[in-house]
Amino acid sequence: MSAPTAATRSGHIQVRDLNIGFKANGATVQAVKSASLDVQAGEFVSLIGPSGCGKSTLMNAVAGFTPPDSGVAMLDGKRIDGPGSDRGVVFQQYSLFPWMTVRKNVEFGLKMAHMPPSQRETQARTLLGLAGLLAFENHYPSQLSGGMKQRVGIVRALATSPQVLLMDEPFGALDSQTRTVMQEILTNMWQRLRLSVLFITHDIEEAIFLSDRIYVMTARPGRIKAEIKVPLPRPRTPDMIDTPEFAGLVRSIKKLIREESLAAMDGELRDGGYGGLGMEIGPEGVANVL
Ligand SMILES: Nc1ncnc2c1ncn2[C@@H]1O[C@H](COP(=O)(O)OP(=O)(O)OP(=O)(O)O)[C@@H](O)[C@H]1O
Repeated sequence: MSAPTAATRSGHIQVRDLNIGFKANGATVQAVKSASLDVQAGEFVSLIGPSGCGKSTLMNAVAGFTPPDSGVAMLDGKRIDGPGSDRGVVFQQYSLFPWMTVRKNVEFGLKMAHMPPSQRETQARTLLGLAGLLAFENHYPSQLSGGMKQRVGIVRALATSPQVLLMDEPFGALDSQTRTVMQEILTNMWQRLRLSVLFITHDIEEAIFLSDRIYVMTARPGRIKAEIKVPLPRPRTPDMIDTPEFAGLVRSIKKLIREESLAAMDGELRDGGYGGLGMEIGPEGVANVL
């Protein structure tokens, strides 16, 4: 896979005034409300916010899995109305085919796209090499660690040369050391390939380490609360985490998310009849009683 040149580069995601609700038990849960965002071609953007605020729902609209009730998700000016090979998706669950070797897993999408066997082998081996997995090309998923499985998942999503990579908490199931290494591998791969990435995480440091920009969402119904630029230079290195700039970014994002997490818990407690227990929740919300 060759890195796209400036002339060929595309992958501009635009989300405009997106609204998505779900019907459940006779009521509608508004998951995303009037959300708008951009990921420029070749940009790495993270989406962060309290649990249940609608991050996955928004990403699923960009992936083409969930149609919006109103508003639009577009790729390079074209309305997204279903999944497509221009968008690779990586979830927290590894979702590899257990009966296929690592290389066959990576080649699967290329086979579906009718790429000749020798060409798809070359493509798969190039990307596996980039992810440090070439020595494991003939292993089966059950023979790999969690971090290796997720690297295979990323390589598989990249194999069809998508313009966009959509990643929904891809490192959420990994231990913290493996997670740190995966972040370095991902940032190095992205630096080489320069495709557009929309990345969901709960981990503020992970978002800062990887991203050019971060969108913070409100508690459900999810709207975009803030957009934070990450001015740290590239390539990113682990020692940047100890800088005052990094710490300052962590502080401001933590504050934004705390406000929203408290708002979300406050709403849940009210919905759950907290007041019925005779406890007062003041104007500052649940922060006062926890
Ligand atoms: N298919 C569905 N049917 C009904 N409700 C849904 C469906 N998908 C999501 N929801 C609801 O929509 C809201 C947003 O869910 P979503 O998974 O997008 O949030 P999230 O921010 O990704 O959550 P988390 O951070 O916990 O993964 C939640 O209240 C969730 O229960």
